Amino acid sequence: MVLRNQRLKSRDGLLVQLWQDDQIGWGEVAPLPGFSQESLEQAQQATLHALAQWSQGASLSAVASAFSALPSVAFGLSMADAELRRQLPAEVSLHSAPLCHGDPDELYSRLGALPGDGNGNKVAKVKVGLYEAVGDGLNVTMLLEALPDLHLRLDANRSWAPAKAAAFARYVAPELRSRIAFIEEPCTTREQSLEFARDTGIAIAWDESVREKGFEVHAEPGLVAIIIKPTLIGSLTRCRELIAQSHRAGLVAVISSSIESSLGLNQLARMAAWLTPDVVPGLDTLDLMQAQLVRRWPDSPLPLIAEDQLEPIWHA
Ligand SMILES: O=C(O)CCC(=O)c1ccccc1C(=O)O
Ligand SMILES: [Mg+2]
Repeated sequence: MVLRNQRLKSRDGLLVQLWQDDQIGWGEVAPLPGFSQESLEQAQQATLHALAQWSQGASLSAVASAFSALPSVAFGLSMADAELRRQLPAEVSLHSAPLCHGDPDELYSRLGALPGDGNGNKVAKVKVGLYEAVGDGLNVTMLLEALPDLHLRLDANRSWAPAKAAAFARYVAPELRSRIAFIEEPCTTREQSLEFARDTGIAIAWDESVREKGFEVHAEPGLVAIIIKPTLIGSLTRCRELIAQSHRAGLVAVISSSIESSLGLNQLARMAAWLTPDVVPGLDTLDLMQAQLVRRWPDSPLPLIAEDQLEPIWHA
């Protein structure tokens, strides 16, 4: 796939498995190229170092929290720790907002079959900003008109200049706009995105902004949600802090994928059911993969790479 103008042919990462007493805890450490600052080599070095400390008695959640400069490491270790301590709830319904791209016909049948949330609403996510803004506007209008219980999350990844964002909005009738749950980062700058929200009445969410230096969660007119990608954010403690800050500011926190394996996605779904129970997470990225890893995602037809097929790197 192409991610931020970079070709990504395989998704590489580490799985950590901890044993303590009769408990097992897994974690996934998988920096995402183009998004994570740390390389897989750095992540591996730090992970091995942390595991050595843990096997000598250090608290893993403390070790994990210390890796704030290596969020993928902090996240993976703290998930393994959370499983060991049975903090993460066991299997839950893995409902997530489907990521829609491509063929409108397939999209309609997929969305038609979608389960509703507690309020009977369907939630799906559509990437915009890749082609013409007007085409995006027409496509969104078509979907919202065809499916009256559909609410859309859109994601522009900061790709629109203000004029493009305005062109998009011109093709979405005002009465449809309230069924755009939010659009993630419509414009190049935060100021432009806030202006877009003010001018169009279309709600926005921060995603990239959350990972920028000096970002602080606070309510702003038009802002409704904060996207949290734990592999890019860090430890469970840091994620919980961000979620709590979002809730205090009256914002929705949406836990979302950084293209983890089925194992990582499974944990994110359980984390979402625990920490953001009323919000559908954004985890529909497994079909980018050719296989599942160790743990299955329900209903996925992909073959499973089992534990004994992993390539061992280090064993305590
Ligand atoms: O948020 C989702 O629903 C899916 C995840 C997703 O879109 C994504 C995944 C990896 C990197 C960037 C993004 C993004 O939000 O643009
Ligand atoms: Mg996004």
